[in-house]
Amino acid sequence: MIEIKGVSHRFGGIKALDDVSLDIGEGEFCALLGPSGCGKTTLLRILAGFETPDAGTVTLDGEDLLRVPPHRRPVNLMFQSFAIFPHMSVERNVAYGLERERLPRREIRERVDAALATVGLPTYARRRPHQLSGGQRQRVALARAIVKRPRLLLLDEPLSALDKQVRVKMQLELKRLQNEVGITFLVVTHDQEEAMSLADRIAVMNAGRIEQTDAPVELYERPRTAFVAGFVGANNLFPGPDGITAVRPERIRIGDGGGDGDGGGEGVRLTGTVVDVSFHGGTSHLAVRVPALDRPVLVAVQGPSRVVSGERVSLAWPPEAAVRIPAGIPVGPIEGEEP
Ligand SMILES: Nc1ncnc2c1ncn2[C@@H]1O[C@H](COP(=O)(O)OP(=O)(O)OP(=O)(O)O)[C@@H](O)[C@H]1O
Repeated sequence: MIEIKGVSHRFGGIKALDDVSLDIGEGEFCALLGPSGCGKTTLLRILAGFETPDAGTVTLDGEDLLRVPPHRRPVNLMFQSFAIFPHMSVERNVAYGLERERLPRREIRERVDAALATVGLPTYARRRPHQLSGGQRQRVALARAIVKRPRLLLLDEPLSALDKQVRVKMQLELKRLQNEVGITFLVVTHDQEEAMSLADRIAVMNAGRIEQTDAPVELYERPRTAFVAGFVGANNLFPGPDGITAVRPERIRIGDGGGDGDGGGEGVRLTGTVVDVSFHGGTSHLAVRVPALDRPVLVAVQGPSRVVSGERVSLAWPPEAAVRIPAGIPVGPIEGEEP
């Protein structure tokens, strides 16, 4: 449906987007995932028409979208700080865009009612925004976005203002809502868990470029660059002469320091000392210092850890747990690491 091809954009000396290409299918839930400043918002603003790229094309069903003025595009952008008018009731907030289009009163009424029902706020029509919780205000903003029936809905960090519990609940709702209304969604987030739980497909951005576009499981299991391997979920990255080997913390078996953590078979075996243990409810994370390596190996185990800091342990993983990332792919700094 939407085809973005070779889009580049500069702000003075900053290359905000560098040769970005992405196809989004009808009805798809797509996410742009990347660290702060990687160009996600700039790409959304280009799709919405608030910015014109220096190079590249964007088509909607084969037609040049860049020539269509913003207000004529079947595209709606919901901002990071979702602006709902504090002095208007919920229903007036939702009706606002339709009133500006001068639609018949009755149609407006029906569409507003339907939108409020879709977001689960049918009985809140008369309330003012200050009488709503953060999650409810978020739903009003969503109702306002879907009531105009865009083909493409762009959501910029839609859940970032909500606390964690509400956010997880709204993630489920957002998914259900997208299914129900059948609108194509493109959501921007810097939160990899959020992207994985929401999207059918994720485009991982780094320094103005898309490094990989894939389904969440593919990205997790087969990252193609070191950046993706480090950004999408925790990962151990072991540099080697012809590339990097990535091993997920949950694929590493831990045994006592007597060697043989995994009982025979092929694969890698190391011994080291536990330097940190943290409990996260369902899993525990361990950092194990291994003499030959310059940083601790991260290991995730189910439930509380049986080993404690200071213990010597053996680590092992089977060959299939190691994902090879070839050298030669330019990578940006990995989050949490000195560039
Ligand atoms: N209007 C502007 N003028 C100058 N530089 C800009 C402008 N807008 C964005 N930039 C720069 O372009 C780069 C990309 O910005 P963008 O807002 O697209 O990133 P982002 O990935 O959305 O970041 P965040 O997650 O922090 O919102 C950044 O380096 C930013 O400082």
